[in-house]
Amino acid sequence: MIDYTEGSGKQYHIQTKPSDIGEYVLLPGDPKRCSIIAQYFDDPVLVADSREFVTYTGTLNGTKVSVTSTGIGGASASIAMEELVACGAKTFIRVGTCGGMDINVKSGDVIIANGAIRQEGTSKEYAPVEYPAVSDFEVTSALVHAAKKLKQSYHVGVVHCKDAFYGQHKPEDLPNHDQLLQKWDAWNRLGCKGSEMESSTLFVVANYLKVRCGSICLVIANQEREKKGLPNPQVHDVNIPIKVAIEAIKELIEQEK
Ligand SMILES: O=P(O)(O)O[C@H]1O[C@H](CO)[C@@H](O)[C@H]1O
Ligand SMILES: O=c1cc[nH]c(=O)[nH]1
Repeated sequence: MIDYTEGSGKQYHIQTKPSDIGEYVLLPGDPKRCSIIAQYFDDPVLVADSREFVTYTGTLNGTKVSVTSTGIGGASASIAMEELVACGAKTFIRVGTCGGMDINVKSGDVIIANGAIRQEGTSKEYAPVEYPAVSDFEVTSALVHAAKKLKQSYHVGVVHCKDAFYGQHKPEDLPNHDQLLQKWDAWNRLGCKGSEMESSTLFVVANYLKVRCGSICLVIANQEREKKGLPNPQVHDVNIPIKVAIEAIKELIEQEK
């Protein structure tokens, strides 16, 4: 492989070196969420800011932890994970936002993904389509314990991941509407909880790289509730999933000390 780092010791895209990164890493999509997450760390330091990848490192319960944004979609998420693992990261939690799909999933709830539908391109370059995108059991269990402890309303189940945000939100308008609508109907019939964009890639890449990955997303709104005329206010407070993810990382740190 060509060394694009040109001997700098820093990863090409995320611009970090191994000493910058903790073994436990939170992965929001939005770079601006990183500073919010870093406020939950002790002694947070901005260690890199490159393209869509912003990284802070601090500590939780005395253990080094980091947060790196993945940007939107599987392509950049896979780069973030590859380069973080090259820096020594071993346990990941995606802290995202999503749209609800199951009618019982309400705005302000969180979805903890135990699996993800691979309706995106990046994971297909890593693994044949028959391979399932599943989260790590220990990380997922820690997220469920944390949600219970914080009395946060949560759902555990499969999330839908896609490349086209507007294929989710206005499929009728897209030239490929037949396929999009037929698949959306199938995912709903199969009990899919919500739709977002990165978990499937992160789960597949994590299994390939032999690291652990879980995922928790805030439900901003639910288009299936909207269609049925059910209450569907918007909730944008990203502190909701962040608090659960931080508690889960602390639980894992204590278990593994
Ligand atoms: O809020 P983040 O973590 O970016 O996650 C969701 O928001 C973006 C789309 O608006 C996609 O990245 C999707 O997965
Ligand atoms: O509806 C939504 C909300 C956030 N992210 C998505 O991908 N879809």
